[in-house]
Amino acid sequence: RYRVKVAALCHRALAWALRTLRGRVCVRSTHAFVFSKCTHGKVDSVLETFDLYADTHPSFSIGPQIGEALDEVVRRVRPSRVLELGMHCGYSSVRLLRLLPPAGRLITVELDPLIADLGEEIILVAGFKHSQFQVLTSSSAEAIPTLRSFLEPDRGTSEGFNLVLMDHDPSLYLPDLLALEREELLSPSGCSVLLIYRNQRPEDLTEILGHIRAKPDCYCITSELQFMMEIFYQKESTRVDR
Ligand SMILES: C[S@@+](CC[C@H](N)C(=O)[O-])C[C@H]1O[C@@H](n2cnc3c(N)ncnc32)[C@H](O)[C@@H]1O
Repeated sequence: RYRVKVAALCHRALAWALRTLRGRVCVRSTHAFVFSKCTHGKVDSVLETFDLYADTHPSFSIGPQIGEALDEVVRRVRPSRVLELGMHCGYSSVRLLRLLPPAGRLITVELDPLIADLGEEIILVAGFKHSQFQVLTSSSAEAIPTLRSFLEPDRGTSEGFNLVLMDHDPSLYLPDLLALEREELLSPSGCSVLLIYRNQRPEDLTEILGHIRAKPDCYCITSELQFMMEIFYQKESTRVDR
C-alpha cells in the first residue's frame, strides 16, 4: 500500500510539473488531442480524453471533480432548456448534453470565434446533433438579448431556461444574471444558476451574493461548494415550498 501511495504521489507531482512547464492553455492543442485520441461518437470516451489531456496540460475544462457536481445538479433539475456561458472546447457542453432528455436543448455562448468552431466540432464528435444544441459566437452581453428568439422554436412554452451554467468571466456573472432577469429568460417556475469559480471564490461573487440576498422572494442559495455555487430562481407567483 505504501508503494501504491508513493507511485500515486509521484504521478501527481509529474503531472503538476508537466502542466506547469507547458504553461498556457492552448485550445488548438486541446482540440487536436481530443479529436485524434477519442473514439468518435462515444461521449464517455470524449470526456475521458479531455481528462487525460488535463492530467498533463493546462486546461480550462471544468474537469471530473466539478463535472460530477454538475452532473448531480443536472440529474436533480432534469432541465430541458439549458444555457451555458463560456463553452471553450466543449467539455462542459458535452457533459451537459449527455444528461438532457431527448427533447432537451443546450444553447452555449463563446466569445472567441476560433474556440467556438473547435468546441462545436468536439460536440459533434461526441455524437450530438445540431437539433440538440446551438453555439452562439458572441459575448454573453450581446447574446443574452437575442436568446428569446432561439427559445421560441419550442413553441407552446414561453418559459425560459431551467438551468444556466456560468463559466465565462466571474466579473460578468452579476451583469449577465441581471440581463437574464430583465429579458425574462429565467424560467418563472424555477431555474438553477450555477456559478463556477475554480480557485478561491472571486471578489466578484460578493456583489452577486448581495443581489441574491436582497431578493429572498425569488432567490435562494441551494448549495455552495469549494468551486461552484448553485442558486435557485423562482418567481413568487409560481413559488411552491421546496
Ligand atoms: C473557463 S473557459 C470555459 C470552460 C468550459 N466551461 C469547459 O468546462 O470546458 C471560459 C471561456 O469563456 C469564454 N468567455 C470569456 N468571456 C466571455 C464572454 N463575455 N462571453 C462569452 N464567452 C466568454 C472564453 O473565451 C473561454 O473560452
